[in-house]
Amino acid sequence: MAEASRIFQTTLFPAFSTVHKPCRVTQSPSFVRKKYPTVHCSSSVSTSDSATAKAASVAQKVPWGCDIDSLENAEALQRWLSDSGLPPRKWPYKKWKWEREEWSCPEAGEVLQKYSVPDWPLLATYLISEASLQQSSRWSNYISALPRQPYSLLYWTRAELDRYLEASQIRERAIERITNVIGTYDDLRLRIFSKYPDLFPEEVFNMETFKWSFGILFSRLVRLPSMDGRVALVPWADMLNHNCEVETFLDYDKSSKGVVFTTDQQYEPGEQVFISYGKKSNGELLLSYGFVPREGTNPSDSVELSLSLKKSDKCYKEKLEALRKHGLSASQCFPLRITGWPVELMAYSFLAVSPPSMSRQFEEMAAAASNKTGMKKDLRYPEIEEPTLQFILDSCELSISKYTKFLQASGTMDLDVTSPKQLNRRLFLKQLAVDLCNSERRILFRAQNVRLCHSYLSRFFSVTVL
Ligand SMILES: C[S@@+](CC[C@H](N)C(=O)[O-])C[C@H]1O[C@@H](n2cnc3c(N)ncnc32)[C@H](O)[C@@H]1O
Repeated sequence: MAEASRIFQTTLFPAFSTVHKPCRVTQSPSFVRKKYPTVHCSSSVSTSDSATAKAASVAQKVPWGCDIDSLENAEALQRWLSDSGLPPRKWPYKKWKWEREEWSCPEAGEVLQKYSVPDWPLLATYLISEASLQQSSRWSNYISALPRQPYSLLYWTRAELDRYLEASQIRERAIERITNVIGTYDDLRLRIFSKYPDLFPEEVFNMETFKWSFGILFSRLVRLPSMDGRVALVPWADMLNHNCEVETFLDYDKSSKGVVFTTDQQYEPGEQVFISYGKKSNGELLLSYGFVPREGTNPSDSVELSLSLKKSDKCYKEKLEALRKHGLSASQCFPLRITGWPVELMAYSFLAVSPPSMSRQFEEMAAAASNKTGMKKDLRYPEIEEPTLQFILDSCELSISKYTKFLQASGTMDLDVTSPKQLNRRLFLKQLAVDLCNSERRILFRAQNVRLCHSYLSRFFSVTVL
């Protein structure tokens, strides 16, 4: 599935901020073993209590989609897929025609094209437009089988994010994402919808329907590398679940003109076939897809570690100036992975602990911490390596204490509600949060353990600094 962070690169709207700037490790190319079957998938639709109750009632306002366990809609989808050309289970599937989006209301499509609306908001608007046509849309069966309330942090209220994700940096990412979605909708409304109310009436194109369509896109959109990274909703293929251990990705196959994937392992008939949604951490999977893999099963797992300059530092002002020059601030997050930490984290930590006598190096440390150029310069300052490691471990300790506080409190949380529906939702969200916090705390513990075997340390750095 598409990497959600890319939304910010394809969107022209100023509402999308770049506040969160993690040092991303790029996804390795998909590994495909040709001896296993290539599967042709489908055509494409193109390139506090009151808060909880409100969230539940809001979902009812989206008049399409279905409950996740709707057998009726699933059967209708199955019939529609077969009628549209998806062959019965057979390996390999024959090719299926690629189709670009055609608006049932062409005037609406032309207006969005005139305003050069980027892929994500364009698809979100297209999905709402087709959904509102119900049976008369050619995608009606597909849209009816989409979840009415996609699982993603977009559907958590602010109170729920604060309550359950207090310890995790994913809370900030979720708030940022929700703000961006609201900003995108407001921008479309002001610039376009308000000028064409007949084409984009507010009863249909509103914040709730946009939240739904963005929730669908975040959890189902596919990025197609061989179509210059264009994104698409691919019926049928978007029913595949994620497995952290498989390396099977969807892509467009130019020769057969269809979306295909090649499995990297043999499956028995009746066995569930998985794909990979990308090398994402547990937090990122929760953010976009609303689930957390079992602890210890995700080799791409990471936790955002927050590092800060000490206000009592004699060189606080100079260090902050150097950081600001490179687009960083006095407090910054870096990904700590199971396999190690990035050079940017190390560079920031060197800067944070370096004494006044090293002021001439502040600039190069800040530059390496920002790593705007993409150069992975492995800085070495043996004289401050020890306090630097201590600084990282103290930061881990601080973060661990927040997770531990939440995990201890979670045992007695949520017993104060009387409605079974409310209780179910709370228990479900709490379990997701507990799973996430356990997996993130585990990575922090692991980083701390490295301190215990110092002799192993230098080898660790040279091998695992990313
Ligand atoms: C692209 S859809 C996959 C199809 C989904 N099973 C369906 O039929 O709607 C993504 C959603 O599937 C669920 N999902 C995918 N992989 C999962 C996994 N390994 N564990 C739990 N839920 C998963 C999540 O709810 C996610 O938002």
